[in-house]
Amino acid sequence: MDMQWKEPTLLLLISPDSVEEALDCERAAEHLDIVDVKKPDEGSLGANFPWVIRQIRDVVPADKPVSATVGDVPYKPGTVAQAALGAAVSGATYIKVGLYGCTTPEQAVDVMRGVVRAVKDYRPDAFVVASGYADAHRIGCVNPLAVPDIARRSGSDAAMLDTAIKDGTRLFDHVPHDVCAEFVRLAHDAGLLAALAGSVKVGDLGALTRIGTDIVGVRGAVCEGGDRDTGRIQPHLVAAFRAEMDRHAREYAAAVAAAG
Ligand SMILES: O=C[C@H](O)COP(=O)(O)O
Repeated sequence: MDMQWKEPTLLLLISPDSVEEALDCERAAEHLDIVDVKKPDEGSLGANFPWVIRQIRDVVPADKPVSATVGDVPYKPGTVAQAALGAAVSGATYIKVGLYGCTTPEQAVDVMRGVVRAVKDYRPDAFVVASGYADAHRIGCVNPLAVPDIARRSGSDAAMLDTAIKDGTRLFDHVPHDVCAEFVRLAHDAGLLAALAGSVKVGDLGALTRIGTDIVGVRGAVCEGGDRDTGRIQPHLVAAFRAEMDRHAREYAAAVAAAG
């Protein structure tokens, strides 16, 4: 596994599904970095309504970026570009697209090029995230390790992996640590941030830190009972998750310093 030293700056992205949950995020605002609007009952990267994105932008502190998922999208570049613009107009500055219906890198690049143009013509400082799926083999979409190059070729800002099927299996069940490390390396070599998600738990934070992940996306682990569907986001769980992230960052920095 590539353990090259880099300053650990893991950002925490939390995905509320409603204004009520965004208020729970607001109560834990000091512990998180990005509020990611999502509609989990429409899929892993299910898109929420424009008015929900707008209401959440209004309740989240101005210094916290609001992200919005555009959906587990089909290979329909025009449709997806228009939806992505809708998310940006509604106040999101991080636009996440799940390349669910793209079976080849070329299709995925087509979709993401449209998204990048639609979003950045409207808001040049917006941040576009191309997301593949760790369990791509279960749904027939592009391979996880193809995502960094898709993001680079399309002018996106970050490459991400999440899980498509939320059945209790997790990121590392589908993409082992060394392959996730390769994903991060490929993203960094392309000048992109690397974001990882997929039923991530506190116990995964050590590995995510060591491989140099830039953004960790979480919902279930900070919901009541660990249940992303029926549980609601709990501010104390966000705080505890962040404390563990910080502990791992400190320990990793100390280990690297000790190794000279
Ligand atoms: O973007 C991150 C996702 O919301 C992750 O959700 P999850 O932790 O429940 O898999």
